[in-house]
This record gives sequence, structure tokens and C-alpha cells, in this order.
Amino acid sequence: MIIAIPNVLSIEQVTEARRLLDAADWADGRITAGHQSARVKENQQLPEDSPVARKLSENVVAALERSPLFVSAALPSKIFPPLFNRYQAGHAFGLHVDNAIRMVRGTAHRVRTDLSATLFLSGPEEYDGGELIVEDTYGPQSIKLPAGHMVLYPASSLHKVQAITRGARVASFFWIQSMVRGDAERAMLFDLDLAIQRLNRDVPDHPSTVQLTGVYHNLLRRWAEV
Ligand SMILES: O=C(O)CCC(=O)C(=O)O
Ligand SMILES: [Fe+2]
Repeated sequence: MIIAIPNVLSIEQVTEARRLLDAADWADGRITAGHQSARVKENQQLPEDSPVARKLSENVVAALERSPLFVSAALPSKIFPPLFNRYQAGHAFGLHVDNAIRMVRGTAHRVRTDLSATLFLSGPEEYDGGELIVEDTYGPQSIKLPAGHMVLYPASSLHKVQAITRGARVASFFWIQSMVRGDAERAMLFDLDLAIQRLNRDVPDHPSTVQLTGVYHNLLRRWAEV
């Protein structure tokens, strides 16, 4: 399941993040790449221990925790501290798959990457190219969202970022370990949650709501690892 989460950050939060990021010291993006992806990765990244990365990373996690759509779609158990990347003209990231397990730098914590996320911090008008292409069962999906919006996609998918031909694309990217490991089970829970919310809104106090809510929780109880 590929899902867009709009307005994770407000315009003001994006502007403040961009002010800090545009003045930051960027490094070669290969610092966090595995062997396979290092060969196709051409971008820049903020070092994970840079003060700007740490502060912005905390802001992104706080924003995610306030987003009901993110929580419902991802059912997060652990969030890898968000990283920041920048692609300028000529940069691209070829087809790759993300590592299944990531160590959180400076800790003994491991995150299993069930979901990958890109939070766009540049508006589509600021650059040409730079689409995130995710290979899905329905074929390749091309994703380019407004600044402050985020896409969640299964970390098991092959994906790439098209070459930038003008301007710069700045984003935050990270991974989520979900309480529900399987994409198919998570997608069904998300659908059921949305349907229950719609029923609640359109037909308040319908007796089926409590029954369906029971089914949601019983499936979650069956599938969740906590
Ligand atoms: O820049 C992006 O949108 C994706 C980055 C990515 O795929 C990665 O760092 O593994
Ligand atoms: Fe990736």
C-alpha cells in the first residue's frame, strides 16, 4: 500500500526547516548506504549527529505522532530518527531496496524497516525531475508531493529517485517498524479503520459500529507484535 499523508508539517514548519537545512553542512549521501545502494546513490545528506538533523528529526517525529492518518496507516512501533537528503541538478538515486534492519546510530537499537517514508520539504515548482518511483504490484508509481506532505510505501519495494534536471529537492526520509509486519494485513486494518470512521460520521450511533470496532481490535490483537 502506498499512501500520501498530507500536511504532516505546516507551511511555517517547512519554511523554518528549510532555513536551517539551506544553511547546514551537507555530506555525501553514501554515508548511510549499503553496498548495493552506494553504487547508485548520488545525493547529499545531513550527518545523523549534526545538531540541525537532531532538532529537525525530533520535530518530524512529534508531527507524526500528532497525525491520526499516519498512526492509522503505519501502526508504528518504532520510528527510525528521520534523516535529511538533498538532490541537486545531476543527482539521482537508482533502483534499490532499503536494508531490512537498521541500527539507530549511537545506540543498540534496531529498527526493522516495514515502511519507508519520504517527507517532501521542497515544493514541486522548485525542481524538475526528482520523482520518487516505487515499483508496486500495479506497476511503477511516480510520486512528487507538495512541501510538508509525506508518502509511506512498503520498504520491501524496489524504488528510485529520478535525476534532477533543475533546482534542488530537499526531503526527510526514514523507516518505520510497524506493530503489524505484513503489508496486506496492515492495509486491511487501515481500510477497516477508515470505513468505521466514515460510518461513525455518516450514521452516528449505528449498532454495527461497535461490532466492526470489535472486529478491528480482534484482528489487531491477532496480528500485532508489541
Ligand atoms: O529521497 C527519497 O525520496 C528516497 C531516498 C531513499 O530511497 C533512500 O535513502 O533509501
Ligand atoms: Fe531507499
